[in-house]
Amino acid sequence: MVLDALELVSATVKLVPVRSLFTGAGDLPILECTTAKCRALISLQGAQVLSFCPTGEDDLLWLSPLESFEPGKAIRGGIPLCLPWFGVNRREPELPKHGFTRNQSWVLDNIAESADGSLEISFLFQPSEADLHIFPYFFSAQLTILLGSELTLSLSVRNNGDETMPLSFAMHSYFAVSGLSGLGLNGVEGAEYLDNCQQLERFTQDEALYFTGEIDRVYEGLSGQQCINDTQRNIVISGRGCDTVVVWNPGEALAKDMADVGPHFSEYVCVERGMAFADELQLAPGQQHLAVMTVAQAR
Ligand SMILES: O=P(O)(O)OC[C@H]1O[C@H](O)[C@H](O)[C@@H](O)[C@@H]1O
Repeated sequence: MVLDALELVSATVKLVPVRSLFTGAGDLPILECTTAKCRALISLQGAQVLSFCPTGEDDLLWLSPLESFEPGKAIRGGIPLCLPWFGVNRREPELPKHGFTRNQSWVLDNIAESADGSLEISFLFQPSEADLHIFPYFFSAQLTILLGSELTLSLSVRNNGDETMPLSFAMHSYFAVSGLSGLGLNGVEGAEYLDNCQQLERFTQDEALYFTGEIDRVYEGLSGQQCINDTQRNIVISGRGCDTVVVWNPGEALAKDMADVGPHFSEYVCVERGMAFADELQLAPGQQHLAVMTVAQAR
């Protein structure tokens, strides 16, 4: 689909250079979507939602104010997709962290408006020759982004090859918060987790999670619903086909060494949904996996 600007019944979608939105930014193309229900920004690189504001509300997502938006570099914030593996590749640790689709352009496939004024935008990705060189599996991915008063991401991945394909992934959401002090995450109580700050040692989460320093925890097979309890609002994350929950904030000390985070570490928490570690999938030839995640504001 080739697009500069699209006027729908009650929505407008424009393709704009990112530098027209953020000063000092590079040259990536961004979709600016305005509907009666929300305003959203989506980068074609990575099919990455960068911003989602339900009408009259603050952004649910955090985007680094230090982000440079250079083509080929992962964008810090919004909802990057980690695909076709999450984190360090467990078979070949020297491969790029979080796979290779977040740094590449996806194809804008379709834009449609529903009768209720929601906007549905879909993107496609297929690996290049260079991608197949490091991950020799013919697959295709489709991401459909539903912009209503809530935000829903539907990610489907299909194995088009004739060999079983290992697949892990995450929808790596950065949620905007008013601060970390007293901020709680519910929906993880009683679950076991792998602590990525302690060589993936296994512990049990006795109560709600609080952000008292560096946090990097993997909850396998959890699914359900998580809720970030901020002072003025709650953010609710739910999904299906994305049973692994990863919770991450680098904390002050680690953030100092991250050029695109630095002093801004306390403005966000990542609550990611995907299938990773024990939830990693083995897609048979012709098999497809669908993951759906919804994020919504509640008071
Ligand atoms: O810096 P990135 O490659 O985007 O990764 C950012 C973070 O992603 C996930 O949350 C991992 O669990 C963390 O260990 C990692 O630091």
